[in-house]
Amino acid sequence: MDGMMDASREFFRQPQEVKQKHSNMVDGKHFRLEGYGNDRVSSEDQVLDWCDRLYLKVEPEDERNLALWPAHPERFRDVLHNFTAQCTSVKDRLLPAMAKLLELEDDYFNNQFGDKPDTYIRFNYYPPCPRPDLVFGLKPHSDGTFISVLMVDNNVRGLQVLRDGVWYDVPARPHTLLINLGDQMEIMSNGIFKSPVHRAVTSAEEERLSAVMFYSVDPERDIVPAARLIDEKQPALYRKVKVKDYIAGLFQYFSQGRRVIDTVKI
Ligand SMILES: O=C(O)CCC(=O)C(=O)O
Ligand SMILES: [Fe+2]
Repeated sequence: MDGMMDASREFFRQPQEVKQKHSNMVDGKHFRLEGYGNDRVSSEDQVLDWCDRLYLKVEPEDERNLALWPAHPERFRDVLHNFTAQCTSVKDRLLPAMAKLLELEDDYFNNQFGDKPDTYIRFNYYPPCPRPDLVFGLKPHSDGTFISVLMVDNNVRGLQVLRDGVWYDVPARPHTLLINLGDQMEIMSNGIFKSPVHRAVTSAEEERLSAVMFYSVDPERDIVPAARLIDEKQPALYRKVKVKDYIAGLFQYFSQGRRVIDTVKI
């Protein structure tokens, strides 16, 4: 974990022109998901966040776009390869335990991923911000994923989670991975597991880094609440939705401060 944090810190601290070699703007004009830069800006009145990002597809392995993976520091690619394998192993061990809690077959959740699930990592770099009262590091949102594995800066706080209308600080504990359940999990568990709304706040004094591994179901698959969790007393709370369609709406809703999951609730 330290290796991944240090390598990404080194990447973000490089001069802008070095980072721009991995830019997410093709020809300086067209946004693409992968690469270094900012979130997509799709309208003039969009509220922007105080955050640089590096977004990379890590799985399936043969779909990695290595040209966008930082070449400096030199160890970055190896470290990310190993970090991905470790996070995936955490996810693979956690999901059977979660299925058991719902009295589903152990491999129920692992089997939902399908043949070609996409996994992306998002590195967030929040520089010190002169006016933390005016801007978020990342606006309130829930992750559109199945499950997200987060690594946050060892000592700098910033992540907050919303519960019953109150924002709570998530403590920054060294060498601790945080697991965040995403919207796909909320749908498949028929709302028993919730996908929490969270945000990152900025700090005037300290920079902060985080890295989030986004595990998502194969985009071609449909997701539905698990049949065993539905009966007359507890009907399905979410409609069937194709993962590709769900994900397509995520950014637009995020930028408007809305949630896609509200559109599939019955
Ligand atoms: O920086 C953080 O702690 C949270 C990042 C996050 O929520 C995200 O990238 O989806
Ligand atoms: Fe998030």
